[in-house]
Amino acid sequence: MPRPDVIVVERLVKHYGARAAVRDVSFTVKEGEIVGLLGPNGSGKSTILRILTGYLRSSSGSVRIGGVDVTDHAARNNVGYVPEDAPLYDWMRVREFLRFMAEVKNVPGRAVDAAIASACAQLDLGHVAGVPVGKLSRGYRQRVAIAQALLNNPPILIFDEPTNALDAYQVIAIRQLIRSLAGQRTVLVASHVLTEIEKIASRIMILRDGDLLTADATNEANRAPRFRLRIVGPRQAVLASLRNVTGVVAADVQTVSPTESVADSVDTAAYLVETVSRPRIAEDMAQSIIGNGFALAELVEEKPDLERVFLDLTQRATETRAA
Ligand SMILES: Nc1ncnc2c1ncn2[C@@H]1O[C@H](COP(=O)(O)OP(=O)(O)OP(=O)(O)O)[C@@H](O)[C@H]1O
Repeated sequence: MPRPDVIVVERLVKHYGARAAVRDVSFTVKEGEIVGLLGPNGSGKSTILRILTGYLRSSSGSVRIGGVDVTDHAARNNVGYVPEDAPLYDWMRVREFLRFMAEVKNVPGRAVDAAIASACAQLDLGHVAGVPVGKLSRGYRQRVAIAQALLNNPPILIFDEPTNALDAYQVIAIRQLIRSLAGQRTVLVASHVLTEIEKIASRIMILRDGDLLTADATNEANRAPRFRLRIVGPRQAVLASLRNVTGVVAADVQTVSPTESVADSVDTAAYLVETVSRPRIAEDMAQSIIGNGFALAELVEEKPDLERVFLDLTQRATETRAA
C-alpha cells in the first residue's frame, strides 16, 4: 500500500515586506521518509520550517500536516520542532525545563513524568537531568532541544541545522540520534551542509533564493548521466559525431585554454557529454567516434553525485534569473 503524504505544501509564498523569502514552493513528504532541505544561508529554509510548524504565517499558499491545515492548532500537535539555536532557559534544570515544555505542549498531567523519562532515555539525558541547562555542552543542549520536541510523541520531527556549531563527535552523535528517532516517524531536516544532509536524508530537496530547485536531487543525479571522453581528431568534427548519437543532450570540449579555440585542430581534447539515461549509450558513442575515423583514448562515465547536481541546478537557476 502506498504511504500517505503527511506533509503537503502547495504554492507557498512568504514575503518579508518587499522581500520574497519563499517563492511558490510546493512539495510533499510521505510518512516515514527522512527528507533533507538543502540550501545556502538565507535561501529560506528556516522560513519554510517556521511556517510548517505554525510559528509563522505564509503570505499565500497552503500547508497541510496529516491532512489538517497548519493554521489549525491540531496540526501542530503532530509536529516536534527543533529550531536552530533553540531557545532554552539556562537557569532551569533539564528536568524542570522538560516539565515546563510538557505543560506548554499540553501533555496531560498524569503522562508528564513518563514523557520526560522517555525523552531522557532516548536522548541519554538521565545523568544530566538535575543539571542547569546553561551548564551543558553544546551537544547536550542540542539533546535537550530534541528531547523537548519528543515530549508529546509527535509523528513528525522537524530539525533546523541540527548539527550547527557542534564538534565532530557531537555531530556524529546527533546524526545517529536523528536516524534512530526516525524509525516510524517522518523527519524533515534543513541544513546548508551538503555532506551532512547526504548522511541523514533518504531524499534531498534543494532550495535557493526561495525557489525549490528540485524535490529529489538524487533522482536528478541519476537522470542525467555524464561522460568524459578523450578523443584524437578535429574538434568540430568530433563534436558533430558525438552530437549525432541518439540520446546525447549536450557535448562540449572540456579544456580549452584562453588562447585556444574550439576551431578545427587535430589533437587530443577532453569532451564532456551529457546524455539521457538509456542502455548502450556509451557503446554507441564509441562506435560513432571510431566509425568516423577518430581515436578514442578514454571514455569514463562520471558517477552522479549530489555536489554536481547542486552546482548544476544553482548555476541554471542563476542563468534563468539573469536572462
Ligand atoms: N523576520 C525577518 N524579517 C525580514 N527578513 C527576514 C526575516 N527572516 C528572514 N528574513 C530574510 O529572508 C531570507 C530567508 O531567510 P531564512 O532565515 O528563512 O533563510 P535560511 O535558509 O534559513 O538561512 P539561515 O540558515 O542563514 O537561517 C533571508 O534573506 C533573510 O534575511
